[in-house]
Amino acid sequence: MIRTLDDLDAEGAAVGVRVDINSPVAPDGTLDDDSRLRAHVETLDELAARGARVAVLAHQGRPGGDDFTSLADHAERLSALLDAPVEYVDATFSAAARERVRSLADGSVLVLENTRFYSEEVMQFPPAEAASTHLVAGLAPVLDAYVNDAFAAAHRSQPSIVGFPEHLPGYAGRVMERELDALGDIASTPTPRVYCLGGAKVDDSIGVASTVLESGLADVVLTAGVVGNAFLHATGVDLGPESTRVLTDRAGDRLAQAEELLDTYGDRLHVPLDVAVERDGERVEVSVEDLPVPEPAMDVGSATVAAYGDVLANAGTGILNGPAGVFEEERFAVGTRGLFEGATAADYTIVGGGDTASAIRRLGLSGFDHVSTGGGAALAMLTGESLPAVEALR
Ligand SMILES: Nc1ncnc2c1ncn2[C@@H]1O[C@H](COP(=O)(O)OP(=O)(O)OP(=O)(O)O)[C@@H](O)[C@H]1O
Ligand SMILES: O=C(O)[C@H](O)COP(=O)(O)O
Repeated sequence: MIRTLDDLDAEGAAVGVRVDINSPVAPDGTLDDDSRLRAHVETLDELAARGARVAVLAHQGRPGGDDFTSLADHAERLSALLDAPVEYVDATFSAAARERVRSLADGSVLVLENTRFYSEEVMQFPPAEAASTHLVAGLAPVLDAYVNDAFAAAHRSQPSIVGFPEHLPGYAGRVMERELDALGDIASTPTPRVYCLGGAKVDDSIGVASTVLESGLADVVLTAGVVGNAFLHATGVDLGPESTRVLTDRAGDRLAQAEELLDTYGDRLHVPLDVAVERDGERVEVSVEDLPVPEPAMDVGSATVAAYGDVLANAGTGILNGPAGVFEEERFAVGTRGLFEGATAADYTIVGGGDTASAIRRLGLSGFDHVSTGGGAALAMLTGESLPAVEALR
């Protein structure tokens, strides 16, 4: 049984709220998309309106990445989105941060600094150990309650996700509650169930394909994006040097597993029929028989969209994660648009992923039964795994 905001006595309470506002960042360091911030408005405004003193905990990017930035811009955006007053402090659990939490007025919100600026937060721990990390042990004494609304990070057993409920009463926020309701019982959704795995996290997606094919949760797996290129490569097709470099980098040591999956489940595991490349500034579609080409494959082509569309139109449930191409460039958004529009023909459609959500917004796509804020977390649930964040709240 998980407690929700309905069970929380918010008036005057200092509430640590873990959100997932990890977002695409523009080259100048500002936020490129605020979909994930919008998703948490309901929880944060509700708590503030009920008189809580809200301390927001969140991460952005991973150490070493271009998107590993401060949360100053996130706080500014939140200030525009929320009814409640929003402050920001460039500290997470130091004396300065604790003092700001203590002096927060009822009904106001304080955004603490990127949790991943602290090394323990990029490690994973069992809850009891997470509870004694510097971040959690430092901050917990100034909090009365902990709310986890960070569904998109719920598959990480990191201190700010699993440590606080060891010290404080823990509650699910509104995003977490909705996601668990929508994704909690995948095995009872209508069949045939078709998973379409795109995007760039090839190693994760090979693992997902393996689990859902083996367990029978998936009747069919369609592959697109870099994931599709990797499976195409695993069938023995040479895509050319640029695509091969990208897919090999992204697959880690899992390419051999992709080959095994094709051997075992070939008829249920579909690879692209064509790809799109940039040639003389134009989108050019190349069918698989005409590969290799020197240019990188940036999208799936229209034959793939049509073939996958037929499969999705006959699906009971369509589950889509990750864009089919580099949707950030209009000419390579064609596959993502076609595939996601086609998926709405399934009886029930679930889409998930950080970049997927921004693709949906940017391309103005709609008609899905559930748009999950989570990528890896949604996939973990959709493969029947339990989530550390949820176990910690239990
Ligand atoms: N063929 C391709 N070549 C290079 N990049 C691609 C290709 N297809 C998709 N991408 C990139 O993949 C990225 C998104 O992949 P990703 O796996 O992160 O999806 P996601 O929806 O964010 O899922 P998650 O939330 O799990 O991260 C986009 O930035 C897109 O440009
Ligand atoms: O974007 C995501 O999937 C979540 O914010 C988790 O981020 P991570 O994959 O860097 O842990």
